[in-house]
Amino acid sequence: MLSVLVNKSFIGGVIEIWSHVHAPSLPVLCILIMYAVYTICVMKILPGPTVYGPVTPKGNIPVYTDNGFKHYLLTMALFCFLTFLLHPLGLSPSIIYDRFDEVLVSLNVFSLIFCIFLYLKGKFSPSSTDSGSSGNIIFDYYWGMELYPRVFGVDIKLFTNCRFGMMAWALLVCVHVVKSYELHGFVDSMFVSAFLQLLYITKFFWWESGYLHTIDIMLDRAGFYICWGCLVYIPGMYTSVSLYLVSHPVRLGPLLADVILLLGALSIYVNFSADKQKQDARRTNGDCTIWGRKAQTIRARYQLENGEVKESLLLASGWWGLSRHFHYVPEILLAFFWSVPALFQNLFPYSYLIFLTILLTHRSYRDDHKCRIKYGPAWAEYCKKVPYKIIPFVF
Ligand SMILES: NC(=O)C1=CN([C@@H]2O[C@H](COP(=O)(O)OP(=O)(O)OC[C@H]3O[C@@H](n4cnc5c(N)ncnc54)[C@H](OP(=O)(O)O)[C@@H]3O)[C@@H](O)[C@H]2O)C=CC1
Ligand SMILES: CC(C)CCC[C@@H](C)[C@H]1CC[C@H]2C3=CC=C4C[C@@H](O)CC[C@]4(C)[C@H]3CC[C@]12C
Repeated sequence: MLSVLVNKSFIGGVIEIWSHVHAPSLPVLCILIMYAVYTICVMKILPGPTVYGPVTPKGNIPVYTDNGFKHYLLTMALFCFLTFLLHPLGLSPSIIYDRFDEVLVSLNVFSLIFCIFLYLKGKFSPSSTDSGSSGNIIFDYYWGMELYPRVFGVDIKLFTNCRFGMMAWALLVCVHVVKSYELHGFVDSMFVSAFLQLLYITKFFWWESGYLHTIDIMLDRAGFYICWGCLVYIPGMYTSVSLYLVSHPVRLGPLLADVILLLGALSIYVNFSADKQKQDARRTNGDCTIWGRKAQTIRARYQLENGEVKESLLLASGWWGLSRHFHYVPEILLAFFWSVPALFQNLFPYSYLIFLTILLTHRSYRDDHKCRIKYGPAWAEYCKKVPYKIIPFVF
């Protein structure tokens, strides 16, 4: 169904899609419910070391089980196993591609209702003191009431952002690969794009405990923005490139395919290396080497809402000495490298790249604002030392 969008002009495609959308069928509903139940069970059952989230403004320290990477490997292995087992019986995961409109309708309906539940839970039975109302019901629904709500011990944001949203992205890429193979055999453009996306998602789950220290978890509450975003927007928008490539296969040839693969993998490495440098500097309290030299750090004091004073560390060397959000450069380049196998006949496969560029530019302002308020003079010192937001000497 969504192939309409990529075969027509963008607006014409959107209008036609809405006129063809089907109500969710039983098989699609069963697959989605089984996937959600599986995800919750695995989150609860799989063992892993205990990790701690950042201290919240109210002084709470959320506790998590670090089993994300195992969860990811298990899910990918199960996907391969079930595909090989069921394909000869005529059952293919490509049903998800064929009925993707039904998937999106189901996810939309569920997430809109789920956000009402989160609003009511935050109002009447919050999980921690990190909750509260803005006084405006619409804003509370949109932004959320609780920073880290839990239901039966399951952390909602870990579920929506990582285990449902990011995992669904990986699974949908695999579904697109299977569908493309069924239609055209091996096509290198799909291989290159899918390989880079899966490598990136593998990196994400390897580093999942680091993600717990980003503004999605530290600042954004569990409301429509983050929950609808992760339950619907990630499956719908983040997978748009491989979705497009199913109906628009391109033969790149070995040279172009290898160059794109290499540059994409390099971008993933730089992005990972930046996230790791920050983690290492904080873990060792600045006592580590970065690019062969002792890490340069700034000690930053901040106050919790109860008045307690804490200290943190700002890294001012390595990637974090080039600009304050240099890691967004490889993130955007990577999105380009996994989109460019579609070549330049349609804007649709670049929708994620365009969205990401806007999101990250806005995020660099949001994060600066958050850190300026949190750290005051220490942040000003860091900004003086590292004056550029994202692109050194430019922005
Ligand atoms: N594909 C996508 O849609 C997106 C991907 N990403 C990726 O996710 C990853 C995380 O990015 P993001 O969420 O923006 O978070 P960051 O990794 O930039 O983390 C931001 C937090 O890190 C701390 N911090 C900021 N500067 C420093 C410093 N110099 N030294 C030490 N700590 C610092 C602050 O938190 P504290 O309060 O702890 O000091 C700040 O709030 C990146 O790889 C990014 O590219 C991000 C957004 C969207
Ligand atoms: C309401 C919508 C228009 C916007 C929804 C936005 C969210 C879906 C996304 C906002 C921030 C995004 C992410 C942040 C950091 C990430 C780490 C990275 O390594 C993987 C991707 C991601 C989890 C990413 C996922 C989508 C957002 C939550």
